[in-house]
Parts: sequence; C-alpha cells; structure tokens
Amino acid sequence: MLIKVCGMRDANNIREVEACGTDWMGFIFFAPSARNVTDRPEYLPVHARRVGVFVDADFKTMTEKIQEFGLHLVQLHGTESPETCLKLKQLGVEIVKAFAIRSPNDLKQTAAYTGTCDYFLFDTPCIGYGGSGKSFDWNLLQHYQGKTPFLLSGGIGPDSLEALASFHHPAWAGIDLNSQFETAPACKNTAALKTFIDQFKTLQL
Ligand SMILES: O=C(O)c1ccccc1N[C@@H]1O[C@H](COP(=O)(O)O)[C@@H](O)[C@H]1O
Repeated sequence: MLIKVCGMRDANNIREVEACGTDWMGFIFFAPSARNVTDRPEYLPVHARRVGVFVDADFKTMTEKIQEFGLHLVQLHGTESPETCLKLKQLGVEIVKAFAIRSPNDLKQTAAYTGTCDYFLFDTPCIGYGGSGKSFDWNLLQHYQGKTPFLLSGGIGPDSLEALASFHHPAWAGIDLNSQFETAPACKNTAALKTFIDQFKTLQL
C-alpha cells in the first residue's frame, strides 16, 4: 500500500519526511495554494518518487516543472482531459488524475480516463481544488468498478487509522497525506507522520 505525503516545500522537512518511509512526495504548483512551490528546494527526495500537483496548468508549465524537479508523476486536479493525460505520458511520467467525490455519479467520469492514467486519486470536493483537510464518504467508492488503481485522499489524519483498517476495495493502492499532518502550510509534523506511518504499515493492508 503506497504512502504519499503531499504539499512539501522545505528542504529539511523533505529530508525528514523521506526518512519516515514515504513512498511518494508531492509538490504543489498552484499559485493560490498555501503550499505552492515557487523555487526548487535545495534537497529533493532520492528514495521517494516525486509527484508534481497541477490544476489546469498549461502544457509548457508542466513540461518545465517535470524537467526542473525531475518529476516521476504528475497529479492533475483540474479539468485535464484524457487526451492531455496521454500527451503527458509521452514525456515519460506517470499520471495521477484526481476526482472530487460527493456522489456515486462523480465516479462515472473516471470511465473516460481508463487506459490514459496510471492512478486515480479520490479526494474531497472543495473550492481550492484540494487541501481541504476534510474527508469524504469512502463508502461511495464501492460504486467504483474500474481497474485503474487509486489513492485515497482528503483529510486523512492521525485519527484515520481505524477507518483505513476497515476500508476495502480491490483497486485501492495507497493513501495521500497532507494538511492533517501540518504545523503550518507545507510544513509537516514529522513526529506525527512517523507514528502514523509506522502504525499504518503494521495494518499490512
Ligand atoms: O493542498 C493543497 O493546497 C492543494 C491545492 C490544489 C490542489 C491539490 C492540493 N492538495 C491535494 O489535496 C489532497 C488532500 O489534501 P488534504 O489531506 O485534504 O489536506 C492532498 O494530498 C494533495 O494531493
């Protein structure tokens, strides 16, 4: 089960979070976000895979960030089309398409992306496109019948372990951690993260 920690920006925090045993680390390239990354940190993860998070960015910007940050994956939180996903794949990155889930109907839109993305990410709807700190009703995901693996996202925090232990889905591939583990935007509480990650790994999901 993959563990992604998103909203990273500070070099020392990146080092510490990587040492917690994180599989993926997310860097947000969305100016309105409090976690927006402008400058390349002095340290970028070498053991964790690097995910660039975008919201309807233009293709040139995404290409530049992929090269500047050595991104392994891009996570798309806007209205990016299946064609855009395929075009990005040609740059050699894996694609994570995010969907905000509030009803079973929201899962129908995933069908058009089948075969164009490596992962889906199911998140809580919010006006800021992500980072709400709130969870959605994971039971809705029983309506997802697709084969594309997905990450659970949205408000996952230290108190989520019991809910995660009882969540089951054949396509569930990992979790995405963000604002519920912060002392300030883009500054992760590494002690809380380490405790949670160790406990999550003992669940052997
Ligand atoms: O975190 C943000 O500021 C953000 C802004 C725009 C798009 C995505 C963003 N974050 C993504 O949202 C998930 C869930 O965050 P949270 O756990 O609810 O705080 C986060 O992991 C990012 O992938």
